[in-house]
Amino acid sequence: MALLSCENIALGYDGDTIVSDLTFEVKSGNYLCIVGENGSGKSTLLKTMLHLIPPISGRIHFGDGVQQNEVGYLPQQTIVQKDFPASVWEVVLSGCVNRLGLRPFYRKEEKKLALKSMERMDIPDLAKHSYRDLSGGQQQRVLLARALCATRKLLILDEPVAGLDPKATLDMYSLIEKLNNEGLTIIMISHDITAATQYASHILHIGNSQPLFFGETKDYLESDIGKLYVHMQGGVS
Ligand SMILES: Nc1ncnc2c1ncn2[C@@H]1O[C@H](COP(=O)(O)OP(=O)(O)OP(=O)(O)O)[C@@H](O)[C@H]1O
Repeated sequence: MALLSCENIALGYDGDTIVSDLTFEVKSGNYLCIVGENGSGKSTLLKTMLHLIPPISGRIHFGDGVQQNEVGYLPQQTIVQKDFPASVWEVVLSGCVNRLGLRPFYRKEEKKLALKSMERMDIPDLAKHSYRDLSGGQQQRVLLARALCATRKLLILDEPVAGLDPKATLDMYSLIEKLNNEGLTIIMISHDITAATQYASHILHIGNSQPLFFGETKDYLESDIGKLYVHMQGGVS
């Protein structure tokens, strides 16, 4: 059964369609990279998947026991967020907020989960540090730990390596690969076609008002659009 399926969806804002006729599904354990030119609608698709904006038409649904509020999401960081005045521990723990319900405090289980998520990201030593004082790579680890508090199954990431140096970028890709190997399903927007085709099991390439490709990475690399895009981006040939 699919963890997420999108059936004939059209996306956009205020009734203006950016992408239409989009059908794809993500199964447990998949690693899907969404690629495409700037402005093609990748972030809009993520926001629609997360139900932050409604689809213009079509159907999106979570399956395999995933509830909509159990999805881990790592958004693109804004300048303001990079300067957020909170400790690492507070940021990570805030990933448990959907578990609170009407309760105004975190319980032992949530604190344990936050600590475990920090251990998975190898950042327990940073717990008392101020988030705003960390390097870009460390901040992304903190946000990944936060996202892990929200999910056991599905992680959605919007360009997690944007602005990182080459070493931090590689670290980030390794962490995401490790999480995928541990069984987490990954959906990620990527501008780095070489990394996307190296790590992802599936590629969704959107643009020009229609989905251009959805399928396994090996088939994408053999497709005309895949070959062209990889060539244009100077990636693997
Ligand atoms: N809140 C909004 N209201 C109206 N239009 C928007 C809004 N956000 C984005 N758009 C428009 O929707 C289109 C798709 O934007 P989106 O950010 O989804 O593209 P993208 O593929 O993620 O781009 P990039 O690769 O540059 O991050 C763009 O033309 C953009 O200007």
